[in-house]
Amino acid sequence: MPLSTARVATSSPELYLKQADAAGHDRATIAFDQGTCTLIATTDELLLIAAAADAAALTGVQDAVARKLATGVDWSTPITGDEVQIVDPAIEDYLLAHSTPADDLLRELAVTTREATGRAAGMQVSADEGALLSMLVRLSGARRAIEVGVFTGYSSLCIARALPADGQLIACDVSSEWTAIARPFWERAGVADRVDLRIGPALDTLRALPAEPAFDFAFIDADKGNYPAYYEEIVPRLVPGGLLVLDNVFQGGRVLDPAFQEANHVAMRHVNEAIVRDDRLDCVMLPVRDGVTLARKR
Ligand SMILES: C[S@@+](CC[C@H](N)C(=O)[O-])C[C@H]1O[C@@H](n2cnc3c(N)ncnc32)[C@H](O)[C@@H]1O
Repeated sequence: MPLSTARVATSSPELYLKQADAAGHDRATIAFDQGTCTLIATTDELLLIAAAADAAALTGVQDAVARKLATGVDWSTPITGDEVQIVDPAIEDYLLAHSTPADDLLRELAVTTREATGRAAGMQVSADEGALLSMLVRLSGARRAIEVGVFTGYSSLCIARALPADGQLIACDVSSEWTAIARPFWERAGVADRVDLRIGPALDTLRALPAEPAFDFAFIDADKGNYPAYYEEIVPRLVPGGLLVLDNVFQGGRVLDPAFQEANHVAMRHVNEAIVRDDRLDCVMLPVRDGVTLARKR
């Protein structure tokens, strides 16, 4: 149960940040032996988020925070990272109802994917995320795009359709079987000639590309353990102003919880930290589905 939150009502939250040696900041993370606590000052309260690898360590952090701030703290019942609710279902429903819906072709691809791949269909980007990808490609005026993780081609279709007629999408995946489902949908959408499908480990495909800025848009949605390597290969190949989009950056909330230490979680934390510190990029992380990061090359 390694996450817990608390709200301390106060008209002077900045005094607590001062006590935590973070004077002048409205947010700070304190590292203790057993874990961390983030302090966030708002106008009328101090929000605390404690995290530790297990329940005993979390109690240690909570006690240390109360001592450091010299105040009683009423902590929430601890939860694990995968119990964090990213977006309230009512909000999710409302935003779907107020976004342009997927068209017939995308809906048919979603149905075909479910029938053909069963549980694996959960890997497909959602209709709202697909719409976001199309919107971003159109807004950025991208002409050359690259995608890592095609599956049955839903996100590829959303990206390719938003490119101009002479645009190109290099689409990377290891699976001939899954991507074979995509091809007829790209054809029916009239974008098959824009999609250059490269079957093989995406890292090999990326490394074989010229190491110079050529892409206006990149989308990463494949094996999570390789995200740091994909990011390292793609950023130098983005033109200035080019946009990198990464999916699943929350890992279902597990990135927040130090108890989760599988390779995917470690890799995702690593890439999330690397991007926010990368002075080649400006980035914003969005609570869309399982978390989407937008990183624009300076
Ligand atoms: C989450 S799915 C992609 C979903 C897709 N973006 C969509 O909208 O339907 C991940 C894909 O990554 C592919 N993949 C996994 N490891 C890979 C690798 N090393 N290189 C290339 N593709 C890989 C899988 O075959 C799978 O199709």
